[in-house]
Amino acid sequence: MTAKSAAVATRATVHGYPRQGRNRELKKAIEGYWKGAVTADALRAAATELRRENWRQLAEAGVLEVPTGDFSLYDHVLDTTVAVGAIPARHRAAVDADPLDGYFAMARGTQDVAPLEMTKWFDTNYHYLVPELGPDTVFVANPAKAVGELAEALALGHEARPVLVGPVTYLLLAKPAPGVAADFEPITLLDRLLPVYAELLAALKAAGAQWAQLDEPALVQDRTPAELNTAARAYRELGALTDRPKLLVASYFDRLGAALPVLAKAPVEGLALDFTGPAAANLDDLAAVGGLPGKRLVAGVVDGRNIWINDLEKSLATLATLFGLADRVDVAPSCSLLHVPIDAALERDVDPQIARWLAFARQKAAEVALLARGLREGTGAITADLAANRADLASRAGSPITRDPAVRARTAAVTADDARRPQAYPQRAEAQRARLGLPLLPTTTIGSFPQTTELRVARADLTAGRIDAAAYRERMEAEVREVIAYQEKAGLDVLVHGEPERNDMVQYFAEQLTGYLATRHGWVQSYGTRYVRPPVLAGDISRPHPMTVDWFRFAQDLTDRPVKGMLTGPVTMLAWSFVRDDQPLGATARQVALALRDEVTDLEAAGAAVVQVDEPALRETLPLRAADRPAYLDWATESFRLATSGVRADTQVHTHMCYAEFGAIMTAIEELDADVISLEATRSHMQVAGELAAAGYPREVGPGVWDIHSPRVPSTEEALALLRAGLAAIPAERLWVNPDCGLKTRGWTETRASLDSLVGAARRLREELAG
Ligand SMILES: Nc1nc2c(c(=O)[nH]1)N[C@@H](CNc1ccc(C(=O)N[C@@H](CCC(=O)N[C@@H](CCC(=O)N[C@@H](CCC(=O)O)C(=O)O)C(=O)O)C(=O)O)cc1)CN2
Ligand code: MET
Ligand SMILES: [Zn+2]
Repeated sequence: MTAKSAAVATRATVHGYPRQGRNRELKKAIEGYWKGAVTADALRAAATELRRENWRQLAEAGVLEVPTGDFSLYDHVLDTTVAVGAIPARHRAAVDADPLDGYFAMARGTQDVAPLEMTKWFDTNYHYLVPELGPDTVFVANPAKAVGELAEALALGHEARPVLVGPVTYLLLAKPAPGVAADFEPITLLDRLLPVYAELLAALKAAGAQWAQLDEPALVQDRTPAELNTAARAYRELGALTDRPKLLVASYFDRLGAALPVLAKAPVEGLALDFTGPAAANLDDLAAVGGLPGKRLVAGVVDGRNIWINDLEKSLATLATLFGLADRVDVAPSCSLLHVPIDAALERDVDPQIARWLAFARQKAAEVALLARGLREGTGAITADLAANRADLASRAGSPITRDPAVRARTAAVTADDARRPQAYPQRAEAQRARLGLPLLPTTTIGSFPQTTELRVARADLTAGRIDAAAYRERMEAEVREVIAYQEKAGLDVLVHGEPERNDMVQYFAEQLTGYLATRHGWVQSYGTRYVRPPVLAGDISRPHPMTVDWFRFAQDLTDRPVKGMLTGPVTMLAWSFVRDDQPLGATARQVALALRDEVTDLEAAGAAVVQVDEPALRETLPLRAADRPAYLDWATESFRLATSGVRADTQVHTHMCYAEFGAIMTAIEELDADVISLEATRSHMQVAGELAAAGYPREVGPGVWDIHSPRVPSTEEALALLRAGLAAIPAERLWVNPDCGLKTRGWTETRASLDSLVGAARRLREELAG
């Protein structure tokens, strides 16, 4: 097959590339700058070098048009806030005094000024900083970063396409600034924002941009007719500008649905669409609107969020269909490669059988380049690559790793009863009250205590063979001893062991389960300079041995107070891993749930009266389109219950979630059938307690009273005020006192002071209630 009449030959491109560098050089430079060990110039030089290296890698892979502006020192949404001059009033002075320090002040806050709020970027594990806008917001174009990075790439001889968050998505992601009426809709600022985008586009054109990409992923969510009209107006106006590059409007993470005809009709020169997973529906939708005559289509046929090699022949077939539907078709990953690690070739310890199934950013760049070549030169030019790809795919499909008969038999035998606790909640609550004998307003924490450098270094020493397993265990046990002693002294009621032995709440379990693959270098940005190494759900999952029981037993032996068994739930295990794409998510979740179920019952047998199963990702994995949600919530809640329902009535099951927008999942929370739930609630001033009460939630709730994302120490009075707000919604008999989330990112000093406030507040309130 050859590229028919396309005026410009098909080429490969990407929407964005990982920022951190092969050895997380960016993290080290930025954190070094924060500590005063790296100068601003050295930080800038490190960033310039990383961009140069990224473009070099892309060019080497055969990607002929590279993105610019996707790089960021913290977050690309924050970069957009800077580019449109929407600096919150409280950060103005810091930004004026020093743009770099002001930038980090917006991202992280300072002693005196709160940062921007951080939240999930669509249904990914990446977090962005939420723009704060109000009726008084004045936008001012600040093209320096976008223009500077474009100029760098052009000077290096690359053909480059600057990428910006589009104006509609920018406004839809924003929220009312503090002090602005909660019903203020940032989207009403569009008319004020468009002239600023016009200036940015003109500056990019002047700097040599042929094309500019505006990312509009918010248009893959359910949008009201009014929002769609706004999008139509935005692109009508930007399209009508004369002094601008050609515009490529990019969507990803799902199908465009009703937004597709809107963008197809818009006077822009190109669209980028996702054709992977459920977004493959874009294919039929595109045909239904008559394609994109006269436009460029950037076809996202390689999954940009997962790490499996592409089915090249299938992609070529999709691309062949698309060829009839646009003037020019280019090949790309479905979304920015920000969400996958840099280079699978760095993983030297991976079973070679599995290694051939993996494609990280660098490999995906090569895949899109290869597909583009196949289209340009005909598939005959890539015959050998296609044959190798076919063999790799066949080895995965036929591997015993992906089909374990024992796991299959067990999941097939699961009945609805297995996923239900035998006793109704009221009976359980009574049995648990009798067994635990807790005071009113019991105090607890969410699980982790500070992950100190010493703990991480000990783990790095173990990995590098500088210390042995026994020495490592001793160090961790010393930490557990300290954490238990501290909690007794601080007066907490339900204790935790502190999770010092866990590198990460998902990876730790993945490393111990069969069928799960952990990476050594597979870092992916979670927020700012914080990274995770999402493990790979490669095959059928089973638990060869207990994973946490020894640590639990060690901790429980040190105290008479109850220690919580602490596990990560099946939904979060999936959400923060790379998932199988060869079976439904629900099937994978069920396998993980059964492995966890064994762990829960083993913890119970070891004496745990309380087992907490964290599900912080339950909300974030919610499909972007409402129509897809019931099916998701069905398997998600069932897998949680399957993991937790094998225990006695008097064993208390806790769960924990820490992302504030619970509204859409209130019913699902009830369907988890957990006895106690702890939630993030400080920033929203206990709003979630009211929402749960309004939904008739009948169980015990611990709405957080300490915002652990900030180094600020809450006073006893602040915690008390929050608890009173909580009591307005939840009766004292069902209210717990706890922080918003685990303490792993906090230091010991703030932890001690904050827990003192928390315990102090609970005691004061108990006295008052006792009258
Ligand atoms: N998977 C996951 N997703 C999540 C969360 C989460 O906890 N896990 N929480 C939310 C996001 N919050 C996050 C909070 C903290 C960190 C975080 O602290 N990440 C650490 C790495 C954590 C880790 O994997 N630590 C390992 C490896 C540590 C390490 O970097 N070791 C050094 C050597 C030791 C040293 O010098 O510190 C090395 O390997 O080079 C360990 O403890 O063993 C970081 O970026 O710095 C990430 C996400 C949502 N998504
Ligand atoms: N148990 C975990 C912790 O305390 C829960 C974290 S939720 C992101 O760190
Ligand atoms: Zn949490």
